[in-house]
Formats: sequence, structure tokens, C-alpha cells
Amino acid sequence: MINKLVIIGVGLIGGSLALALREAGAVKEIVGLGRSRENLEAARTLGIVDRIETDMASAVKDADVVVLAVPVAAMQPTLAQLATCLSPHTIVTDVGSTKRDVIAYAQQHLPDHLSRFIPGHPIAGAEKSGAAAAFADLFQGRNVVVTPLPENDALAVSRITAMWQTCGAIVTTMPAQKHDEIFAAVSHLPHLLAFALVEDIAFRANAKELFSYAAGGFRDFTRIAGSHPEMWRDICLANRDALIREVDTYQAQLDRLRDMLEQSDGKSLEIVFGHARTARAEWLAGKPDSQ
Ligand SMILES: NC(=O)C1=CN([C@@H]2O[C@H](COP(=O)(O)OP(=O)(O)OC[C@H]3O[C@@H](n4cnc5c(N)ncnc54)[C@H](O)[C@@H]3O)[C@@H](O)[C@H]2O)C=CC1
Ligand SMILES: O=C(O)C(=O)Cc1ccc(O)cc1
Repeated sequence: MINKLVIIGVGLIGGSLALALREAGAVKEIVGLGRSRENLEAARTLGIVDRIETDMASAVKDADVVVLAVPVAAMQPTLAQLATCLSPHTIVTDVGSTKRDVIAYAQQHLPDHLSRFIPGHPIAGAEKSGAAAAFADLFQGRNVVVTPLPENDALAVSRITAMWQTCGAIVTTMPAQKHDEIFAAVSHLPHLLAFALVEDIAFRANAKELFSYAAGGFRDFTRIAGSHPEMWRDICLANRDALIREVDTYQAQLDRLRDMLEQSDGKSLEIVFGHARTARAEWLAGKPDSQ
């Protein structure tokens, strides 16, 4: 049971966590803090938070758990502010999509609180944002990756693990470096590609005509280009070294396919498409559901 939970950034992820914990009866009081008054008011009206605060010190006073659910570049100023008013017993965790940068900010601003700063990343979400997009089931059956620090208190790690398990999530742990490399490949690269494809089509002279004929394949491939630009700017920059390596690898794959086209090498194209189709089917078959 969490007596006082503070969510900083009550958007899709912070709001969904609040709803899931409330639905599970695992929290007594939820306080919301954030940048946009309008979004916070919506969060209160929707029953996501019990009350909203504008002052960090009064928000986090005597909190058991503080969850940082702001875009990753906003983690630094948020941690700097938090450092001035955090109670020693409060456990702090984050939901950022990148982990090395957030950990570096925590090391910089909370050097004496690292035993209770537990880095985390729920692998669940959507292209929607804001409190109005939040829903309690978002984390059911989804993975949450925790990247513990050597300084972490074992009890604090188990409390954050239990918090996510209460939301129906499956918690795994790994080093932050490995986390950032994995998500560069399977999350950050696909988002970059989706944005790039839509950008490429949208600014052609005949864009309107092209879009008018785009069908389900285009919609599926580009769904994530509907994601929040500020959030994805921050993620791509925070993980730019790993993401650049993935862009280069993908570029090499495109060059390979381009050569096959130039050579009219249908046999090789079919082999690549076949491998990809089988690999995708095997991946989907191993997942608990099809998201
Ligand atoms: N959207 C997704 O699918 C996923 C996002 N994440 C991570 O979760 C975090 C939050 O993302 P979402 O909930 O999707 O975004 P969101 O845009 O729905 O919510 C972010 C909230 O933070 C507030 N905010 C922004 N800058 C702030 C600042 N400087 N100070 C205080 N509040 C501020 C915004 O007003 C908004 O309410 C990000 O770090 C993101 O990388 C993690 C997993 C999935
Ligand atoms: O919309 C989708 O399919 C996503 O990929 C959601 C998502 C976005 C960011 C994350 O760090 C994790 C999951």
C-alpha cells in the first residue's frame, strides 16, 4: 500500500499508472503536479488524481513514492527541483523511455538519494498523450524494465517492482546501457522511420494525391508518426549514439535492397521478405497478445 503517491507529469503514462494503482486499491492519496494547469484540472476531473499542487515542496512533502512521468529532457530540471525538498524516506522512480540520461541527471541532482532512486521504463504506451488518454489497463501483461543502480536499496527496488506488478505488468531488470541499445533498435528507430516517411510524402508537390490513395499498410507503418513530437525529440537526442548506430545499420539494409532492385534480383528480394515474414510471425506467436 502506498499512502501518498505523487505523479509529476500526469499524462498518458503517469495518468495510467495512477488509474491502475487506484483501481487495484493500492494507494491512499494521489497528488498530481505538472506543467499544464489545464491538463492537471482534466486529471482531477477524470478522477486520476485526488488533488493537484503547483508547488513542488508541498506536493512531495511526506510522499512515499514520487513518479517522474515527464518527457526525458524535462527530467533534469524536475530532479534539480526535487533535490531541494525530498524527504529522506521517499522513493523516487521514473518512466522515461531512455535510461542512461535520466540516471546521469539523478546522479547529478540526487547524489545522496541514489539508494531510493529506482530507474524504470514501462514498455507500454500509445501515440496519444495527455491525461485524457490515460487508462487503467495500459500496463496489463506488458513489460516494465527496471535498470537498478549499484546504490539502490533492495527494499526500494522491490517496492517499485511490486507497484508495477500491481498494475499487471511483468518486471524485468537489465543494465541501463543494454536497455538503451535494445530500445534504440526496436522503438526509437521505428519512430524515427515513421516520422521520416510521412515527412517525405507530406512535402511533395503531389502530397494530397499521394495521401488520398494511401491505404492500411501506410496507416499501420506510420501510426507512431502520430506520437508526441516533443517527447520523441527528447528520446532521440537522449539516445542519439545508439540511435545513430541503428540508422546506419538500417541504411545498410536499405542499400542491400536497393542493389537487389537495381539488379532485378527477385530471388534475393523474396528470400529477405520471407525471412522477415517468418521472423515477425514467430515474434507475434511468442507474445501474450498482439500489441
Ligand atoms: N507515450 C508512450 O507510449 C510512452 C512514454 N514513456 C515515457 O513516459 C514519459 C511521459 O510520456 P507520456 O505520458 O506519453 O507523455 P504525455 O505528454 O502524455 O505526458 C507528459 C506530461 O508531462 C507534463 N510535462 C511536460 N514537461 C514538463 C515539465 N517540464 N515539468 C512538469 N511537467 C511537464 C506535460 O504537461 C504532460 O502532462 C516520457 O518520459 C516518455 O519517454 C514511456 C513509455 C511509453
Ligand atoms: O505506440 C507504440 O506502439 C509504442 O511503441 C509505445 C511506446 C512508446 C515509447 C516507449 O518508450 C515505449 C512504448
